[in-house]
Amino acid sequence: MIKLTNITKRYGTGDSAVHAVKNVDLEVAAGQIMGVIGESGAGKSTLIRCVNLLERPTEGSVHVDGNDLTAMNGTELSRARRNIGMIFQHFNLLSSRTVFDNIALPLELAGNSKAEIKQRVNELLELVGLSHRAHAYPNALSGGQKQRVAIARALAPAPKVLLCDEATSALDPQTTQSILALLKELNQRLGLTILLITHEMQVVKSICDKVAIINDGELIEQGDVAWFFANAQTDLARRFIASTINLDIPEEYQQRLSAVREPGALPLVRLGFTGETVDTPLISILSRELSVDVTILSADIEYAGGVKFGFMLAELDGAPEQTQAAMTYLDEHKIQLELLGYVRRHD
Ligand SMILES: Nc1ncnc2c1ncn2[C@@H]1O[C@H](COP(=O)(O)OP(=O)(O)OP(=O)(O)O)[C@@H](O)[C@H]1O
Repeated sequence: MIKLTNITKRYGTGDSAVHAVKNVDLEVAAGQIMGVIGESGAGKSTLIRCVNLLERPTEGSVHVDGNDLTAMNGTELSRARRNIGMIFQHFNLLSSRTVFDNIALPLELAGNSKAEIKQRVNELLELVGLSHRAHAYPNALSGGQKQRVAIARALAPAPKVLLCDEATSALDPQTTQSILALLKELNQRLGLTILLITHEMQVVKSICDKVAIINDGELIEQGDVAWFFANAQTDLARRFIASTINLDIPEEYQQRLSAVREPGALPLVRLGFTGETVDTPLISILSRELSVDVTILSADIEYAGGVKFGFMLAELDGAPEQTQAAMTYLDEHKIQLELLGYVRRHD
């Protein structure tokens, strides 16, 4: 449904040019939800704005629903854009128009009759659960309600594709979940193809089928969400995954943590299990075969895209050569291991 081929976007020229997106290839199949995740400044907004040519790529082509947008003239492009809805972090509603009139706007511009507009807007209001606020003005709405209006407005021309530019970043966690649930429902009920950008892995985990990671303008990893959680290759991807799990070092350990191993201090490690490693009877192997006792400080097992993955914060108790052998064992058995430091014994 969406096919980006070798997209590059440079702002400016010469020495001051900013290379915001570099040689990106990306495909989103019809009916899929794809999330592009990256840190601030990675090029997410630029990339998503290239899909409907709000930003014209410096190089490369953009196909949506089989049409090459980059080869179109102005009139053709305006028509093609009706097939691509977009919502934004700050909703972009017209404050002087009611909810009803905001949603009606694209239909008015397309020349629909009053009767058609009334029927369609009422359908959309019902779809997003806002029939009771039809005559309210945007400033009387909550953030979540504003985003529902923006979604209804984006869907008014019945697009096949919805682009979401950080659509939940201005919302609290609970409202975020309700908007994500609405997007998933629209995807399933209408067969809507969704491309979203976000800096939050939780968004990807909640609703996406596919994920791509963007870093410094380049897509460095992409795949099924289930595959990704089990097989992420890059440190950045692993950091994003870890960010969905709350494994903080307890204050009491924090105070006794040191970067160097003093006599008697024990390694504190964060372990990540994905795919086949999640079911390994690891603790008994370490204690039985390597004589290392594992004290678990906290652990979390989760599911994403039907795949189990988990993290554990643990202290490894044993002589230095034994704990070193245990860490080598973990590393060799594809368990992600991060040494956080050495915990001094209580004085
Ligand atoms: N209109 C512009 N002119 C010049 N440089 C720009 C322009 N828009 C974006 N950039 C630069 O391009 C790079 C990518 O920006 P972009 O906004 O796409 O990243 P982002 O991942 O969406 O970041 P954020 O999450 O902070 O919005 C940044 O270095 C940014 O400063």
